[in-house]
Amino acid sequence: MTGCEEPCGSDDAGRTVALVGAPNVGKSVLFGALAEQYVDVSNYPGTTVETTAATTDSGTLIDTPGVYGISSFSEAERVTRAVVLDADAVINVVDATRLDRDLFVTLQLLDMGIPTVVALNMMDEAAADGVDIDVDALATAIGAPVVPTVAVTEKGVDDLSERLPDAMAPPSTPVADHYDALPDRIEATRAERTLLLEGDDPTARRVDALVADGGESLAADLDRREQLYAERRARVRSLVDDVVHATDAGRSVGDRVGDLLLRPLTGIPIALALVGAIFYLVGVVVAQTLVGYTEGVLFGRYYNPTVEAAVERLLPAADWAAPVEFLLINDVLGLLTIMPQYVVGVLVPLVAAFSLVIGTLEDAGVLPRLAVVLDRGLNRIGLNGRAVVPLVIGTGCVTMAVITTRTIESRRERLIATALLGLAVPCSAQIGVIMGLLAGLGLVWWAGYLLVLLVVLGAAGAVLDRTLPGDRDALVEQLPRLRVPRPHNVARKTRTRMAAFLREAGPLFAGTALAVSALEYVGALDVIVDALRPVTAALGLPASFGRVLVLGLIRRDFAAAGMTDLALSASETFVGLVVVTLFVPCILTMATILEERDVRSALLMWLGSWVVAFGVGGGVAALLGVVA
Ligand SMILES: Nc1nc2c(ncn2[C@@H]2O[C@H](COP(=O)(O)OP(=O)(O)OP(=O)(O)O)[C@@H](O)[C@H]2O)c(=O)[nH]1
Ligand SMILES: [Mg+2]
Repeated sequence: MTGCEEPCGSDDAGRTVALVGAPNVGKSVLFGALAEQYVDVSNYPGTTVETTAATTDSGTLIDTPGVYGISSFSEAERVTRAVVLDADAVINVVDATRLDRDLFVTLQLLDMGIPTVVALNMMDEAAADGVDIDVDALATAIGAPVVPTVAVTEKGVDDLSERLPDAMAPPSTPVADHYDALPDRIEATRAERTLLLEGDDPTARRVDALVADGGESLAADLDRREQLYAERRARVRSLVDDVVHATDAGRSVGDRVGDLLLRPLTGIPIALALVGAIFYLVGVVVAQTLVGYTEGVLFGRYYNPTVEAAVERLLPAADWAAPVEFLLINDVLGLLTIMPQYVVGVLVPLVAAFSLVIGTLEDAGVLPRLAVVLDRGLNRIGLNGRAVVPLVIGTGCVTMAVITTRTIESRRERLIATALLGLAVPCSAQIGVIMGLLAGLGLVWWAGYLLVLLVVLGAAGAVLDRTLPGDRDALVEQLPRLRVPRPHNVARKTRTRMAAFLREAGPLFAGTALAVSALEYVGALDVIVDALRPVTAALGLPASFGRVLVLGLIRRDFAAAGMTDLALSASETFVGLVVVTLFVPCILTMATILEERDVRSALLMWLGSWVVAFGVGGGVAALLGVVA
């Protein structure tokens, strides 16, 4: 017998199968292996926040955000819950080294009667930990197939596809004892009954709507939820006792290194050393040597003069030709000259280099640990452990990171994380250019730059923490374990990010180039730059910095790239970079904030960043003696 309405596996084609499980257990790697389609994989919880679907030989396969239970507390959970309720079957991915945590979802799925196959993943790490799992006993005990896998080496993946048609749930589970507590007249599936008992709001509302002709609401009974969860946790404990046998309790090298990173005394020096190494690699090697070559030689000496000569020769001597020529090859932001020079000559090498570095750290699981150490050392800034991940992702792309705040349960912390991202977290493209500019000045300036950002982050976080109503959540960290980065994944990640960067920044920059050139042609840019003169003067910067600010309205990395052309002193460069970093979020980030939060918060964040950018910039300028 199975839990399916019709015999399972009779009609394989057209089935929808969802990969479901806790965060960071390997769902996305399995998705890649089963569907031969790459989705982002990182060694920290919360990488996947939206579903990805792929068509396979046996139907549709869906990758979902990681969850610790099928419920509706956070946005990620709501997304996964909806997919589970619609799926014909589920591949429940569990971390073999964390069965005590992960089998909760397994039992919940089976209680709901969802046809399930369990992928017992990370078997390599379980073996390394000296953990021995009786797979057959586990399958018998839960009443569903269990397939051991190592997703990263694709071990067991074929078995998993083969067992998929056998997905099943036992016809009845202990939760059925509680069904009596529900009113008789409701029309609900076994899955919905289970969720109703657990006080799931959306399910209650759907069923309430069906029985709108009076009667009691089915709204959450919190005591019963607690009782059901406790019973399920007890079942998990006894399962683990029965099927898991530890043969050797030694701690792995990864765990020991991980502990070093978490202790302030060792973690902070390691963090500083890492930041220095990254600075050297990206700022000195790539920004000076490589970009010096691409920008200075390739574009400056060969490409630009050739294109300028060609455009001048090809355009006829007609009236309309002058403005066209100006748009194409002017020195401010010519569409065919300075624009590609910034994007290809400056941004691409830097974004690629920094993506490689960040990708490697992501794959290793280093970043969340560093963030936690910093977070502790720097007073808490009103955020819990989960909010650290979006901030870390922000150093890749702030827009992506705003979407990732969906994994945070509390609205208050989502708001704080979004505000901090918009305010003071520079993205990879920007950090690349900034490191390039600062490398010319020396490591001390780089350290100073990071210090300013950390102070602003800390202060802004503290202010938001005080002013926003509500309590701070406890610092709950689900730290990933340290792993040796996989070059293959890092390369794929970097390639995907570069493609996304070019897709997004290319057209946006082309549009900006046209608009700015047109403004310059009619003399309007000078008017704007003039209007900004009091501001630039207050910062002790030349009026031409006004142009950088105009670019910054579109994207902060454009502004940073625009600074490479200004002849500024060391302190002026520093002030300029601080302003550019704290200035308004990129327009795509703004669009995302509007979509994810609300108009009021978005507007406040946008205006607030003007205030903070010029306030902090002015303060730094005064400290450095830039302003007379
Ligand atoms: N050693 C080992 N590592 C694995 C295995 N499967 C996945 N990983 C690693 O585990 C990490 C998480 O993998 P993902 O596929 O991103 O995990 P996920 O379940 O999609 O995570 P979220 O999207 O955050 O819910 C990555 O660093 C993978 O390389 C495995 O079987 N063995
Ligand atoms: Mg994932």
